[in-house]
Parts: sequence; structure tokens; C-alpha cells
Amino acid sequence: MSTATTLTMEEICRMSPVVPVVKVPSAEAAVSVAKALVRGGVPVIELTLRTPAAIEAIRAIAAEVPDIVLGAGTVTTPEQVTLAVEAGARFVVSPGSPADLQDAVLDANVPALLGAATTTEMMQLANRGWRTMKFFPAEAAGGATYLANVRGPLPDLQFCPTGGVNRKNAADYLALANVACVGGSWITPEAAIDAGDWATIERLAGEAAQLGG
Ligand SMILES: O=C[C@H](O)COP(=O)(O)O
Ligand SMILES: CC(=O)C(=O)O
Repeated sequence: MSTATTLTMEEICRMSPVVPVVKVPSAEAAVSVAKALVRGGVPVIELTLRTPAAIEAIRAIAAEVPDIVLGAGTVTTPEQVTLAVEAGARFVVSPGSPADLQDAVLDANVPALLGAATTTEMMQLANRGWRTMKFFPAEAAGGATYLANVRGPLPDLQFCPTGGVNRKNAADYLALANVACVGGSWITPEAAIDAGDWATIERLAGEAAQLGG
């Protein structure tokens, strides 16, 4: 199976107004979530490495739901970049951007949303070539007002705000010229996943797909 992608990170963000940030207890649940997202009209998933099942879940989605553009989230170490890409992730996401992680992402030549919460972090990423990045934790770090102000001095950067973004405030972010998409966990609630309630996830994905446009 080939996991190669010619998509840039900005192109991936532009595929859906919302990139669902997903935590799964099992590979089986991951496949069902991914299928429900696709049915709802969301063709992207960020599967976080926050559970023991995460790498197996990435392998399973890559094999069984090839239509979804699959990313690995909560990637915090260089080793996890390698593991995620080998398992089938086509992009990686991190809450931050330490130098060793930046090096690993460049070595792997994989699209990435690395985290930045300050203008210095944003400039460090831009200076190494990334124009699209995660703004995390978005609401706690200053929200949409903060990002709107960043655009003055840093007009070439595009962001995926994540952290406290939800169905109520997502449109405020998506209205900004420097927001390519938002990330959030509200489309895939843990309670729905635990209950196997794929219809709810499909419905929430359908609502999210309509945001921003
Ligand atoms: O850790 C935060 C998640 O990545 C997404 O945040 P959220 O649950 O506030 O949407
Ligand atoms: C914050 C986020 O999206 C992540 O854990 O990768």
C-alpha cells in the first residue's frame, strides 16, 4: 500500500473546514469513525497518538478507509514521526514544535501541522519553510482576536487553530484570512465513540462540513 501524498499541508487543510481531532480506544472504532466522517462529508482525520491503540488504528484506517486523508496527531517525538508515517499517516500534527521534531519532520519529508502559540514560534517555523501551522491552544492563547492581529506582521502564514474550538466559535476563526481550517474534537465525542454511535458522528461531520462556506 502506498501512503505517498503529493498534497501540501495547506491543500489538506482546505479539504475540510474542520479537521477532526480523534482519540480512539481500538482500531475497530477508528475505522468506524473514519467511515462515519467520510459519509458526513469530512474527508480528513487527525488520529491522535493518545491511546495504546493509536498506531494500530492508523494502520487499520490506511488499509480500510483509503478515501480519508489520514494524519497522526499528538506527535511529540522524532520516533513518533517515523512510526506514524510507517503506519500510513500522510501528515503529522503536533501541539508544539521543538527543534528535534522539526528536524524529524523535514527528514521524513511529510506534510505537518506543527504547533505554535507565540509569534516567535510562528517565525521559527516560517524560517524553516512551514507556511501552514497549528495555532495551539487556540482559545487559551488568545483566540480569533489574537490570530487576526498576527496577520499584520506575518501575512503569509496560514493557521489551523485548535484547542477550545467548537461548533459555536469555529465560524469566527474560519472568517479570518489567515485560517485554512480549524481542528477540534467536538465532531467525534468520546461518548459517541464508546457507544458506537456512528450516526451522531456522521451528523456532526455533516454540520461541520457546512461551516465556513
Ligand atoms: O488537546 C486538544 C485537542 O487536540 C483538541 O482540542 P479540543 O478538544 O478543545 O477540540
Ligand atoms: C493539539 C493537537 O491537535 C494534537 O494533539 O496534535
